[in-house]
Amino acid sequence: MIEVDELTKRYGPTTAVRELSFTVRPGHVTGFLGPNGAGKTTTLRMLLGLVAPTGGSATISGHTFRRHARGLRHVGALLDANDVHGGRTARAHLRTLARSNRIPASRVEEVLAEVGLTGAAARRRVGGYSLGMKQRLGIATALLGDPSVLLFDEPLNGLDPEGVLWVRDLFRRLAAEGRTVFVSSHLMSEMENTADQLVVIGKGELIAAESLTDFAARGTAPTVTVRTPDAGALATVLASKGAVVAPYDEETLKVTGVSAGRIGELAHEHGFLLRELATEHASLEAAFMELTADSVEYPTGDSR
Ligand SMILES: Nc1ncnc2c1ncn2[C@@H]1O[C@H](COP(=O)(O)OP(=O)(O)OP(=O)(O)O)[C@@H](O)[C@H]1O
Repeated sequence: MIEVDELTKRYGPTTAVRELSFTVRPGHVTGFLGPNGAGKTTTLRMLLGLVAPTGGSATISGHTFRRHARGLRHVGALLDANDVHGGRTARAHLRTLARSNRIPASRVEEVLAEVGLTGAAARRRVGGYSLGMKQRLGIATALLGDPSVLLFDEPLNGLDPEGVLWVRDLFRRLAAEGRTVFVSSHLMSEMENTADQLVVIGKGELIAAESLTDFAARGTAPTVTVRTPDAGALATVLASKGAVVAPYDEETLKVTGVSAGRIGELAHEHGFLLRELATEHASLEAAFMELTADSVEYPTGDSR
């Protein structure tokens, strides 16, 4: 369990994180979302004891993280895939870490196999790795101590589509094993099929901490598309029942405020022929854009 309580970090005049509180439970993949500069990396660094909070606390399993306590065996993290000695091979890098954390060398081979860095790839110097390969090595490093809590900062960056699918599958498997998996991203599209819980922040403050499903429901209300030869007459009936009706074309209405089921009943009662009745569910992307619109650091013209 990760617990962040009234966490604040100030850098001079900049407040990177402001009175942030949330919990991340085991057994789930929790996405940590926010626009660029929202304070995700700063929060993760405070959780890992790399940055001291100005106020509040960030604990993992009830304790503040101390790098040398149980270290990699308790918490595995990938913060910056480029933060690795370029002159070493992946295997040498992992073996050094394993030795200093009293992890058997056999575990190095297991994690190399887990992330697909086997054969020639494991023997190559990391300096020649693509970003995607470095991400795989970073994930292997996080997994090395078989930890119960895993933190990943933008782990999907630089991965090809096959790599993205692989990471999603891995994260879900790790969560299914009962681990706490906390994954940051500034893209909702990356989290949509990866996480089942979300913590969303903007300008260092909490916007939402809930399931993906609940988050999606916060977006624009679902719109129902209705197609009928008597669009005008049906619009009148629907409006009298409190629906907001927007004519789309001669036969089509876009309706909010009344469910598709209710529209079907009303059409039946009043003898309308329906050629189409479809609900367009609010997209997660739309909910994310709407809720974070005020906290985007460098908004473009049409995002507000
Ligand atoms: N060491 C630092 N000194 C001064 N300001 C900092 C420092 N680290 C972060 N900041 C500022 O704090 C804010 C939050 O930054 P942070 O990197 O935590 O955001 P983020 O959500 O991880 O963004 P991104 O998605 O761009 O990585 C930003 O305004 C950033 O400029």
